[in-house]
Amino acid sequence: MSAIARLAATVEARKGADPETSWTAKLLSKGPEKCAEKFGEEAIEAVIEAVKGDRARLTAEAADVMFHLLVMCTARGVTLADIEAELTRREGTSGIAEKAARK
Ligand SMILES: N=c1c2ncn([C@@H]3O[C@H](COP(=O)(O)OP(=O)(O)OP(=O)(O)O)[C@@H](O)[C@H]3O)c2ncn1[C@@H]1O[C@H](COP(=O)(O)O)[C@@H](O)[C@H]1O
Repeated sequence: MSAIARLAATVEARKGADPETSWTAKLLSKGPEKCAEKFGEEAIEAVIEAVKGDRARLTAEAADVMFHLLVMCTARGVTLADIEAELTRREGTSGIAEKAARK
């Protein structure tokens, strides 16, 4: 199992956990809007590091983004399997071809 799959399983399992001992449970207990806000903050922090160009700091921020993306999606009942199914559906279709088909 990949680290992301293990993390997704942990996040899912934290749904009913104690917010006093779990950051994930604490965030989930605040609702999907708060989870989305937190994801947005982390995404902006990653953008800043990408612009600055520090590889190690961008790696750390990207990991924060992945974690908070999973928490936000879990809060709305979207699973890693759902996301993977969508990615699989898109496999082999160039973004250029996909965009042209929408016009
Ligand atoms: N991957 C993560 C992970 N990434 C980031 N974070 C937490 O997300 C929080 C981010 O909140 P803040 O932005 O307030 O923290 P910050 O960026 O330090 O704040 P400032 O810089 O703004 O002061 C921090 O407390 C981080 O520790 C994470 N917390 C948990 N996980 C994973 O989730 C698992 C379950 O964690 P718990 O639910 O806490 O048991 C862990 O074992 C990890 O695998």
